[in-house]
Amino acid sequence: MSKVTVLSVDDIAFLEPYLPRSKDELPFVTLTYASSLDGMISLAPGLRTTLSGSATKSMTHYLRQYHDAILVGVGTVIADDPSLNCRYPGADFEPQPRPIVVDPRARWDYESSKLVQLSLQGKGKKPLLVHVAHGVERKNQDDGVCEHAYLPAEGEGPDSNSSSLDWMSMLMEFKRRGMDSVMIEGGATIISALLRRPELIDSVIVTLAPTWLGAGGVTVQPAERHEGGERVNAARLMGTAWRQFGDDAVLCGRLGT
Ligand SMILES: NC(=O)C1=CN([C@@H]2O[C@H](COP(=O)(O)OP(=O)(O)OC[C@H]3O[C@@H](n4cnc5c(N)ncnc54)[C@H](OP(=O)(O)O)[C@@H]3O)[C@@H](O)[C@H]2O)C=CC1
Ligand SMILES: Nc1nc(O)c(N)c(N[C@@H]2O[C@H](COP(=O)(O)O)[C@@H](O)[C@H]2O)n1
Repeated sequence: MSKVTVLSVDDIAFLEPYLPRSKDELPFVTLTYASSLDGMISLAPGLRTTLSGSATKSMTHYLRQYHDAILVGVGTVIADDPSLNCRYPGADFEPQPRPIVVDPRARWDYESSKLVQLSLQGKGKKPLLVHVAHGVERKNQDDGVCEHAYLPAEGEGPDSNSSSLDWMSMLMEFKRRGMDSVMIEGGATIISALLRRPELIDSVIVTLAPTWLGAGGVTVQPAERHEGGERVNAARLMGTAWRQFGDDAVLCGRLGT
């Protein structure tokens, strides 16, 4: 496993324009992930796959220290059993980001997860799990190892059995809980959905690893978009900047609306 090392002064200067700054109503949202040259983020569903090299891994931990929370979907915690803490040299408990897991139907069995173990050992904050308000068995808001937030599903009405949470409600809830910045790391379903919500995303930082994962991999692919009856590009980055970190390329930008 590669070591997390300090970034160079030039790497830090490159990232600076894309770091969180204060916003009034909603948290600052950074979308960041590592992709292969064929647009994939893992070899197969459910398979943890290393794409970032040592320099971009260090970049991820550098970015984590600037965020109040790190968010992933339930597919990612089940596949990866991640740590989601900040291991950048010098990071200790206080600046640690809070892990957030979007698990609408409460299907993650978290008791023996790394996230819970790290929190119990004081090496990470207590995870916050986000569920839909109706149709799941409710736990205490704090069950001792995790906190649980129950939020309305998209378009929720008396007959709704949707398990799709509304992103605006989630972000408002994070802000209400004192989180001013959220780094969204994945997985494919979460990233693809958010690429269609450009108004909610403040920065995008993508690591491009010089490899092709091949058929059967997990792809980032936002839903198709139409304008005036015509098929148009689903999403686009504006104000882009590139830099090489080790063997990887890092692309930063903001989503065009
Ligand atoms: N290379 C990289 O940078 C990264 C790679 N990965 C990889 O990605 C893969 C996982 O991706 P994927 O399977 O798509 O999983 P995700 O982590 O994207 O989780 C998907 C699940 O999250 C829930 N979800 C997503 N959006 C919403 C919403 N708006 N409201 C409510 N629930 C929502 C759904 O749960 P439900 O089905 O219960 O409704 C959905 O099935 C893994 O292989 C992992 O290794 C992950 C992160 C980064
Ligand atoms: N930036 C990046 N590069 C990769 O190659 C990855 N596989 C990921 N995955 C994300 O990072 C989480 C793992 O974090 P820990 O090292 O366990 O703290 C993983 O769950 C994905 O969200 N990211």
